[in-house]
Amino acid sequence: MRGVHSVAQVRAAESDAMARLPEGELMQRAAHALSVQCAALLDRVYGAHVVLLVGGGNNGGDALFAGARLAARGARVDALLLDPARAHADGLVAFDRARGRAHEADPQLLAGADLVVDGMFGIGGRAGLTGVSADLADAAHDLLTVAVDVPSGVDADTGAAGGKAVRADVTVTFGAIKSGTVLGPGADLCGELRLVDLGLELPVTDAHLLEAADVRAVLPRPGAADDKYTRGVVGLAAGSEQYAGAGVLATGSAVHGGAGMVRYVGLAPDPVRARYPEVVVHPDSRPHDVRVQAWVVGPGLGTDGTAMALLADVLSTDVPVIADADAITLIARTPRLIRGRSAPTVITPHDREFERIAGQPGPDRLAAARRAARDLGATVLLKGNATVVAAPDGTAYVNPTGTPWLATAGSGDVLSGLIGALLASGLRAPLAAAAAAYAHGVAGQLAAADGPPSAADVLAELRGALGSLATG
Ligand SMILES: NC(=O)C1=CN([C@@H]2O[C@H](COP(=O)(O)OP(=O)(O)OC[C@H]3O[C@@H](n4cnc5c(N)ncnc54)[C@H](O)[C@@H]3O)[C@@H](O)[C@H]2O)[C@@H](O)CC1
Ligand SMILES: Nc1ncnc2c1ncn2[C@@H]1O[C@H](COP(=O)(O)OP(=O)(O)O)[C@@H](O)[C@H]1O
Ligand SMILES: [K+]
Repeated sequence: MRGVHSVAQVRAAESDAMARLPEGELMQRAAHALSVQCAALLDRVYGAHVVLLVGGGNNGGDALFAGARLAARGARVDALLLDPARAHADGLVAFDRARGRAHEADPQLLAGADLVVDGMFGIGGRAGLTGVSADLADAAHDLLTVAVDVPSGVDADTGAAGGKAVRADVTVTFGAIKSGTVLGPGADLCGELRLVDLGLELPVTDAHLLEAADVRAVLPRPGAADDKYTRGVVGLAAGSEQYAGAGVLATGSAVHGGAGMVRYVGLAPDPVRARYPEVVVHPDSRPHDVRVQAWVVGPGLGTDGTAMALLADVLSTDVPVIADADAITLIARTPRLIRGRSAPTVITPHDREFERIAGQPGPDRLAAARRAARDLGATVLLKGNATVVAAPDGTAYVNPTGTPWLATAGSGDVLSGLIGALLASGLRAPLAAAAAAYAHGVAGQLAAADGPPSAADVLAELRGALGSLATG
């Protein structure tokens, strides 16, 4: 897991470090690392044409010092100054000395650049670019672009990008992973994120970016002494006559997700039985009377009285529950159903479901998920590009895997079934949700490699994804 930090935490760590180090040392470390990364991206530094986009803050200072280093190695370096009067004074002197050429910002000067270095705005940046900074971002769009610390136009805390922002191929980020580089649109706009160690002393953080090794460490693996019950039994209260497919997909995902046994009490038993003969179907039982280690409730359940009765029954048990889709709509009407539970509850809303249960998520998705988790006393998995998982105690995970191709009907049902399987194996709820999001994202990527995937295609790749994650 990699720690993710807020801008306030990074600024505090930077000012501590500046108090310890000679003046300008941090910026020199940043600029050195930046120039090394830029050089590695160029076939040859000597003779390459590099264009710096330089803002009036320290981000522009980093770009100027790095540009000076590249110019000293024989690159032709032009700096386009957004606000010449405010450009970093020492940086400009170093750049001049190295025979870099400074200009007023003009998008035409980007033509033919081998590399663009975006030093317009860093952690002091606001979401969205306008005027000449937006024109420069447009002109850089098809050119190889390295963002300094954070792509300009991205809010370094939330990843929000407003209207226009720089789209980087590589982002060289300093000292810590800022939350805005892994969340929301920021996660995409960064391209490949490369973290440079500046020697900052960062506080312990409760926000984490998941890595494959974290998932490998928690995926259940049966031992010699296990049987189907000790591995964990999942119960499914999903699917209805009208939405039978959701029940089938969620059940299939629980089957392939590593549960020892799957029991089904939903309203579409026949298609489930036909598709998954290994599932034990209990057509006339109340969930309360069926022994499982975790419940999946909601996909395709409907929102009528029968669905509500099933949901209430599931939530009255003392085992972990993952509630999705129609269950979220029903819980939004009666939140006390989950607030008082003794066992963990996970909810997995997309934005519209989140709005029903906790109001609009807004641009700060990490804060929104944490707020809802604390308020509901449940683990909240807020879906989207860079899914966020927040626990009631504030611990949060950001998932880096996945593809926009996962935005297809039924793919959420596959996620719910997998969370259920991991909960039944005994994983703590926030980790079960986060590990499932990671594996689901990998399955989505594998499925999308063969062409536009359906949810059934994602499900078909789940075993492969779990297998490759387990073996590393
Ligand atoms: N503090 C430190 O010790 C270090 C800082 N470093 C660099 O310094 C950067 C932060 O520098 P600053 O605090 O000077 O902030 P920035 O360089 O991010 O610039 C902020 C300025 O730009 C303006 N601005 C921000 N977003 C805008 C937008 N979208 N449209 C128009 N104007 C906008 C703001 O009003 C503010 O005046 C870091 O990201 C990093 O690149 C590095 O040199 C490492 C050391
Ligand atoms: N733009 C996107 N980029 C990446 N993943 C996305 C995007 N939009 C949605 N997803 C993912 O696709 C899945 C869709 O789930 P959901 O909306 O519940 O679908 P359904 O209800 O049809 O099953 C979630 O895992 C979500 O994180
Ligand atoms: K930048």
